[in-house]
Amino acid sequence: MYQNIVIPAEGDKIHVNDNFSLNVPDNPIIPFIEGDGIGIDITPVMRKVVDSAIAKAYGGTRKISWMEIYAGEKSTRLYGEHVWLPEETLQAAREYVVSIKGPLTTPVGGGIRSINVALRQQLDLYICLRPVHYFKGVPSPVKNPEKTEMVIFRENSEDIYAGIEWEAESESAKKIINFLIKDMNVANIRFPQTSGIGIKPVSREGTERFIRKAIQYAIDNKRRSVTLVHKGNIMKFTEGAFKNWGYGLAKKEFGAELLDGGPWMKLPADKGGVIIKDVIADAFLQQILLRPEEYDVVATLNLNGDYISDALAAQVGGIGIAPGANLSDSVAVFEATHGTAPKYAGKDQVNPGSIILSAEMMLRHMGWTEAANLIIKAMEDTIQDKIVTYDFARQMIGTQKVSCSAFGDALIEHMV
Ligand SMILES: NC(=O)C1=CN([C@@H]2O[C@H](COP(=O)(O)OP(=O)(O)OC[C@H]3O[C@@H](n4cnc5c(N)ncnc54)[C@H](OP(=O)(O)O)[C@@H]3O)[C@@H](O)[C@H]2O)C=CC1
Ligand SMILES: O=C(O)CCC(=O)C(=O)O
Ligand SMILES: [Mg+2]
Repeated sequence: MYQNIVIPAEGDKIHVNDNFSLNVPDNPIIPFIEGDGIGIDITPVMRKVVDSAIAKAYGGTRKISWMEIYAGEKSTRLYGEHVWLPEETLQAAREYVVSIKGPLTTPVGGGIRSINVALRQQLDLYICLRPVHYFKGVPSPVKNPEKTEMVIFRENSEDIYAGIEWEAESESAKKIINFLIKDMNVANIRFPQTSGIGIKPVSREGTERFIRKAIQYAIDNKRRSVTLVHKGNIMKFTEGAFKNWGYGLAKKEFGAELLDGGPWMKLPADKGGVIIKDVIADAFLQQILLRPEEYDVVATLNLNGDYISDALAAQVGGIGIAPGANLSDSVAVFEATHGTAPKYAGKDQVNPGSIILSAEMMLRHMGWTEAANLIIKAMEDTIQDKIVTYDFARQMIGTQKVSCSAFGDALIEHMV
């Protein structure tokens, strides 16, 4: 029994089989978190579009029973002012296996830590999968946006996101700094009296389980390459180790061999001959602008992945149209790349494209491919008809600028 979550009268749970495949009933219960800020605008539009696509694709034989679960500001109103991520929300996301969420606010500096990050860590959703695809007609700051066709694998459970940090001049920071100087012979903390300290854990286990999924994805989806993006020249035992463990795993588990003497590698022909390569993060950020066609699947650490997600989203039209999924071996929580965009909250103005495309990924994950295809086709056709929200309209000529909800309605009208 839940305290505030109301289980729909109709519908069944999705089940995970022993081999981690899903058993999806025709009427699954899907939990959703509305989200803070523009969550109130985009989440209802997403549900309406998804319901229409399913009705259209399956003529009433399949349907989602939506079940609201709570996190962020809405949760504090229901469960108490300090309850940002109730235990029953985590329990429902685990039990019902597949869910979707709107964005959640994280204050900068003090205050609560990120609810988004907490959700990923508590459910061990160690993969953040963010496809970057160009829809024809979308305004872009680059000359050939169609050349940017990548899938970002962002490690979601480690790195500086572990939240192990101490405020400058606190007793804890002093203790750590003393330990580093006295016991670890650290001599190069430039201003020890006033330094805050953060710790960046990156493990072999965490890296290997993550890179294994990225390589398998490349094989299954017939992709050309997996690029390990890191800053290993500076952070040798975290980001450098990530690269080394990645190459090591490609060799050990996938039979990769050195290409032209290395360090790049190639998988055997029966594994698609996928190239495994690496690039230092700063060089990567300039090369994605200059030669994006050289990159395909990109596997990187948590913080790099955060920056890269927004940068690549901008190249294909911005974070109004950037979807994503957080995945463990069994549980999946889908969510947009963008945040709560508070200045637009409740104005029915923003682009619901990111969360709708996240739902499209969710439908594909459930095996409801026909409904997912309808959403993609509707997105392509609506944008080509120049029916767009403000973010695209301000960069295009001759558009019909529509509201968030009207864009959703236009998608539904384009589902043919
Ligand atoms: N997964 C999550 O839940 C995430 C949560 N956050 C949180 O969100 C809050 C706000 O973060 P902030 O840094 O402002 O980043 P946001 O992504 O919320 O917004 C930044 C800008 O991106 C544009 N944008 C965002 N969403 C859309 C959309 N759907 N359609 C069109 N344009 C959009 C807007 O640009 P313009 O002003 O040019 O119109 C907006 O001002 C913070 O608390 C942050 O921690 C941030 C990222 C992810
Ligand atoms: O949790 C947050 O506030 C930010 C998360 C974020 O930027 C992301 O997931 O890309
Ligand atoms: Mg981000």
